Order: sequence, then C-alpha cells, then structure tokens
Amino acid sequence: MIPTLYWEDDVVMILDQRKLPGKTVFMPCRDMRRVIYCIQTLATRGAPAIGVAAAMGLALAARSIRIKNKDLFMERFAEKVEVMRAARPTAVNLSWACDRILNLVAKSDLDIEGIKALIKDESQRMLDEDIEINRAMGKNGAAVVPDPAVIITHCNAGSLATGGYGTALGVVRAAHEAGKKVSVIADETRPLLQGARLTAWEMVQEGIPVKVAVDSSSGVLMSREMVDICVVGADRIAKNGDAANKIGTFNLALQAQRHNVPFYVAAPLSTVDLDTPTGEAIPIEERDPAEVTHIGGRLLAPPEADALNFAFDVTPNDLITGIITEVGVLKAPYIESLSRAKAGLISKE
Ligand SMILES: CSC[C@@H](O)[C@@H](O)C(=O)COP(=O)(O)O
Repeated sequence: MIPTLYWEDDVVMILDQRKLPGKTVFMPCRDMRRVIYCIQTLATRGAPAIGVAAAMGLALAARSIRIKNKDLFMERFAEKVEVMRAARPTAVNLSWACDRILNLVAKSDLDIEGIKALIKDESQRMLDEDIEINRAMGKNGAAVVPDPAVIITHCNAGSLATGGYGTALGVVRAAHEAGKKVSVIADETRPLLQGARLTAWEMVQEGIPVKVAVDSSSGVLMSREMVDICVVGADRIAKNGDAANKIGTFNLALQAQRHNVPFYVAAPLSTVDLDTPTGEAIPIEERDPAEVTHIGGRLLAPPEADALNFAFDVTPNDLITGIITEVGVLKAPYIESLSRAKAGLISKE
C-alpha cells in the first residue's frame, strides 16, 4: 500500500492525490505553508489524513520559530496553530489535531528544542494510531457486511484519506480479508472524482472487484437490487449523529432509505464533534465554482454560467443504520451512544 504521507528526515512527504491514478508523485513539504497548500488544493484530503497532515505541518511550523524565550515561542506557535486550523472548515479532524498538539505543548515542561521534537514525535504517533484505529474499525464493520455483498461507497474514504487502511474502505478491506465475497460500486463523486480516481484505484490495487457508477445512478441500482449495503466515511459527526460527508452522500442515504438498503457511516471517534449539537451547525465548505464548470481545464458550461460548489452535505441521523467506529458499531439514539463512546465508556460493542 502506498503511504499517503510520511516523514523523510525533517521533510513531510505528501502523496499528490490530484495526479492519481495516472502518476504517483510525492510533494516534499519543508514548511507549514506548503502543507496548508496541499490541504487546500486537495493534494492531500480525507478527514483523518488532513488531521495527520496538520500535525506534521505544525511540527514544521514549530521548527521554523527562531525565538529563544519560551513564553514568546508558545505565543508564536499558538498563532500558527490558528492559521493551520483555518485551512479547511468541514473535517473536524483538522481542529482535533490542532487541539491535541496544543494541549500536549501546553502540558510539557520541556525546553523549546524538546518541544519541537515532541510535536514531530506526536505527529508520527497520530499517523500510527490512525492506522490501528482503522484496522479496529474495519474489523467491527466487517461483521455487518453480508456475504456475498455489493457495497456502494461515495467519495474516497480509503487508505488515501487516512493514515492508511481507510475507514469505509477499511470495512471493505476487512470483509475481503475475512474471506467474504465483496465487490464495490464507487460513486464517481463529482466534481473532483475522488470515487472514480481514488476509490477505484485503491480497489484495483487490492484485487477487490470495483465498478465506477455516476453519482445519480444509486436509485436505479438499488431499485434493481444491485446494492446490498452502503458504507461511507464522514468529515464531522455532530452530537446527535448527523454526519457531514462529501456532497452527494445525503442523496445516497435517501435512496438507501427508499429501497431498504442499510446505510452505514464509518469514522473514528476523532471525527465525532460533541461541541456541534446537530448537522445544521456543521460548517460546509464552498469551493471554487470552476471545479464544477471545468474538467481537466476544459470548460463544460457556457462561460457566463455561475456554479454552486458545496463540497459536503449532511446526512440526518435517522437515515443512518449505524456508525462504525473503532470501539464498535454504534446505534441510535446517537446522542447517547456517541457521548458514551467519546467518554471512553464503550471499549467494544
Ligand atoms: C476517511 S475520509 C471521510 C471523508 O473525509 C471523505 O469521505 C470525504 O468526504 C473527503 O472529502 P475531500 O474533499 O476529498 O477531502
């Protein structure tokens, strides 16, 4: 499996996902601004991967601060954390990673050089932990996947979107590893085609059968009983279980409800934001309209036409059959199960 991002000495190497599936190119990042550029242009993307990239970017930021006074260093570092936090709004893992690093630094009595090393080590720990969490989530999720199963997914919630292994695709991988006969329908995921480019690529690498479908085909596919289960990722799950994910996920969930197909969200507990009460309060990123009007630099629409480019939507909790996490498959009422899981009261369902 090709890594999404990793440390090479003191440089953060980020796989440029914009070039996949054609080319495997790593972007060396030597400062925080370069990491933010990768996050904002979607060179690296997916909620957990954004969190890890943020932590690595903060390690680069800390290293660049030349101040010798510890209080002033802390002040300057806190400013940089806020710049990183603002890089993309929807995936809460970014903010979660920023807080984790800030809290660690605040508690440490190390000197400035020690703190710089601590942040770098922590970012590596977050990468390693993320892979472990995804494997646990995959195992929990595989139990709800029928055998055989056609699994439909949206966007890319795979190895590329995480430290490795994936959330929704981690469930697919784990079911496949457990010997279940699974195949995948990858929604192409307009406008940036993460499904066609990335999910299909990951499944091909893994030897798991995959078919790419246009986003609007879920109705016909489900009405013909061609889908057994939906598994998607999430960028932020509100306290009541409403889940933000790539634009089009809500439409998929509505089709699933109409056709009695189970609809699961797979996400680590770091994606659960108890400070956001409902989906209405989740900030939804709006991106450049040119991403909608153009493909590969070619204009599709009349030049006079404007476009809407909401990057995410929110699936209301009542459309979600279960939330697959590292501690188990959580069920409604989510306000209870999510709070208990975040409080560490559920170690295994
Ligand atoms: C495990 S990743 C879950 C989500 O982050 C993923 O489904 C998604 O919507 C990614 O959106 P993107 O805009 O490509 O970052």
